[in-house]
Amino acid sequence: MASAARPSCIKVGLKGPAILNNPRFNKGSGFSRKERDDFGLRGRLPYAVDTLDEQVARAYQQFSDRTNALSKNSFLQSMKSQNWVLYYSLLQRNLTEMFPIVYTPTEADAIAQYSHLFRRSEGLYLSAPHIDTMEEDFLDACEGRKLDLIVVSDAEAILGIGDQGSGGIGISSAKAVIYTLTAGVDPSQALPVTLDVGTNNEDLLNDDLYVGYREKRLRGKGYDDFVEKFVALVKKHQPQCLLHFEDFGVSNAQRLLAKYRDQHSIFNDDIQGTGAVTLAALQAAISVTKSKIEDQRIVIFGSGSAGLGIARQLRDAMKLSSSSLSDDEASRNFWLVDKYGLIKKSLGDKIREEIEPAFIRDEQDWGDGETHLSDVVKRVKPTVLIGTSTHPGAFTEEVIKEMSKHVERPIIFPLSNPTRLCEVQPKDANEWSNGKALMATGSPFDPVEIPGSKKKYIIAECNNALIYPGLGLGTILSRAKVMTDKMIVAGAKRLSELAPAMKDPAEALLPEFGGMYSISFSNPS
Ligand SMILES: NC(=O)c1ccc[n+]([C@@H]2O[C@H](COP(=O)([O-])OP(=O)(O)OC[C@H]3O[C@@H](n4cnc5c(N)ncnc54)[C@H](O)[C@@H]3O)[C@@H](O)[C@H]2O)c1
Ligand SMILES: O=C(O)C[C@H](O)C(=O)O
Ligand SMILES: [Mn+2]
Repeated sequence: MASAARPSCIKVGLKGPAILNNPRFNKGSGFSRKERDDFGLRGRLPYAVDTLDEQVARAYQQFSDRTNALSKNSFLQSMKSQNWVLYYSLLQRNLTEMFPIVYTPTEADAIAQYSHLFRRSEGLYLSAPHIDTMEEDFLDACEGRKLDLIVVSDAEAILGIGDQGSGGIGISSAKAVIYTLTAGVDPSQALPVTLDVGTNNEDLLNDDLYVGYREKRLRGKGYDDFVEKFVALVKKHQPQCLLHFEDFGVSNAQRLLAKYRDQHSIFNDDIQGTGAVTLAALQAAISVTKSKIEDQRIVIFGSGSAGLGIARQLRDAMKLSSSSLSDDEASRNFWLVDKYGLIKKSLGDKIREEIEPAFIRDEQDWGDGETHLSDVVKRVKPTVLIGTSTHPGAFTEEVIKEMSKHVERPIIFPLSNPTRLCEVQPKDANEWSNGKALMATGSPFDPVEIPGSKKKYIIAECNNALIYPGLGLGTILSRAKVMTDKMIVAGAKRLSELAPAMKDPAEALLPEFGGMYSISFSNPS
């Protein structure tokens, strides 16, 4: 965020290499003659003074010379550690092309390879053996700044690729970059953090090059004490800072959100952000089908952080839409499916404790054995099918065709990331539904051809990145003490109003990322 109070390198008193080695102040070949004289840079730079446009053109050429997404990601990563003005300008001017490089899906590969690609640290690594010096380490990283944003991950459930240990700093950094890029959050007031409490990923534990804390994950009281100490430090030293939780394991994610959300401005992206963006996409879809949210029959495949966050958010929206509905009544519009099939009482202790009883179906209706997705779809005849399972291809031809038999416009959201984990390729769902499916995905996909029409259908990217920057920005600007459900619903409502499908049913269910900046800053109509 533009802030008049931000210290410049003059106030900080930097000169020469200290400026060139500081990504916040370094302008590379963009320093003017006067700046070069004043800051002892004359002999440290080649002669020509470039405009930002020229610098961006050169950087774009270097970017384009890399032939695969991961090496483009590494290139941008190193530019971020050298020159923020150039890095953000390059990204901003090429948002549609570069978003998937610095974010989903490529960032997932960069995180999985973190220990092998590692060159330079960034953000704050709070490692379990250093619990006693956590305050000192935290204050060192804050460098006396009043922060607007902290993004923290313990890396237990990175996108759909699971436990990534200390590589989790990559998701905290990527999410923070998106806040800057699409909502103007000042990167010097944002801090990515990883809580390195060990890893249960055997590949990492056995990798000689692993850069993290090589022990099994802390659990129970040890884990809770570690997180408690961290949150207490944020509350004490950064009382006005938004604390964004990302990619924690499902049980910790839910528990920590419930524990801390009334104590500080806390946001869990996988639960609340995903719930909100999915609500926005669904509002757009039901404006196309001209139906009401409380009349939907919704099957959610994969009942972890995202699946449960979506279920709650959509249920709340049903209650807002139809005030006579009770929690229980609204919950009956959902069928949650997970590894053991439909979540029903007879599954007993296979049902995770985070799943509210109201969402658990009665086995009297469904029998004792496991009930698979295809059986659920056959019987429920859902209007909406959402995938948050990390199970690629789970929405088979049989499932999509069965769904399409019973509803005119099946609403199908395969949301698992990265791309290779998506529950169904949009091209296939389009074909199997004879061009009737209203679709949105978690990762970016190409548009599909509608059979018998020359028009292409744009697949909306239903990714929480479409909403958390704007929500966060509002929270930061208003210095909100907590992030309430009402704030999240207002964000989802505004986002759905901006959906192209609201104006033309043949258009996408959500706005494109290329226009994100204006989305984050848009006011309610
Ligand atoms: N589009 C978005 O904005 C968005 C947001 C959050 C998460 N996601 C994606 O959703 C997926 C899940 O994320 P999460 O944070 O909820 O993870 P999670 O680990 O909390 O939940 C995953 C759930 O899927 C279940 N599951 C695993 N394999 C399954 C299978 N074969 N069949 C049925 N269920 C299965 C697990 O038991 C678990 O309940 C990831 O791929 C993630 O990238 C997308
Ligand atoms: O990171 C993303 O692309 C979205 C989401 O938070 C996820 O975990 O998949
Ligand atoms: Mn996530």
